[in-house]
Amino acid sequence: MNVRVAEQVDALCQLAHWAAARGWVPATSGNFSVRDPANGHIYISCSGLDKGRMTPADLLELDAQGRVISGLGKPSAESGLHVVAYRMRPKMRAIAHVHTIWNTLLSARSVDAGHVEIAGYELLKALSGVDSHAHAERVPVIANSQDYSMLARELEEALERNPETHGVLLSAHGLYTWGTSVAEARRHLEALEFLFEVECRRMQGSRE
Ligand SMILES: CSCCC(=O)C(=O)COP(=O)(O)O
Ligand SMILES: [Zn+2]
Repeated sequence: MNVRVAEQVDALCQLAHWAAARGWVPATSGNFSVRDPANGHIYISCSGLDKGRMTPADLLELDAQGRVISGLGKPSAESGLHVVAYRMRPKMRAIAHVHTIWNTLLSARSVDAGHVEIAGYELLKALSGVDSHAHAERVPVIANSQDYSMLARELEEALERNPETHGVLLSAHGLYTWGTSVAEARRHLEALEFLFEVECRRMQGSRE
């Protein structure tokens, strides 16, 4: 692993701890990865790990097809989703997946619509390439499944159909987001989760 990738792996561990401190990866949920642009190899959290305690030794190295190259234990059960997301977004170098209360609620109620659309908030400008609160961010929602191959195919289709999206939701499951660095992935994660909470609270308020 070269120095630049090692730095990103350290940053990824800090991101996992930060997410855990917020309660965003409860009960070993969530997974995190970075990619080495030199060879396409992916460094991903092992399965079943308490992400609040993640260290570089808890990551496995995969090739671009998801085959294990090195590392201990089993790679994340959702590795196939990371493989697809990196293939579909070649500039991305980091992926975060979290299970929060707000993304779980919002994705569960939006699965029939197939997407969540969020517009009008200043914080949308935290998403790369967005320069106005008037931007409408369309986040696809995929029906959850235990068939990870099917989920990977659906993720591929969702990313194909929504080339500008900064994240994808799995219904009643969680969010996938990414960035060209761990820092960008973290900013997208924090912004999207803020927007999901605002949107959920707004929907709740409008029913009262
Ligand atoms: C206990 S959460 C169920 C699995 C899941 O959705 C997840 O994000 C964690 O899976 P992993 O194999 O990456 O630990
Ligand atoms: Zn998950």
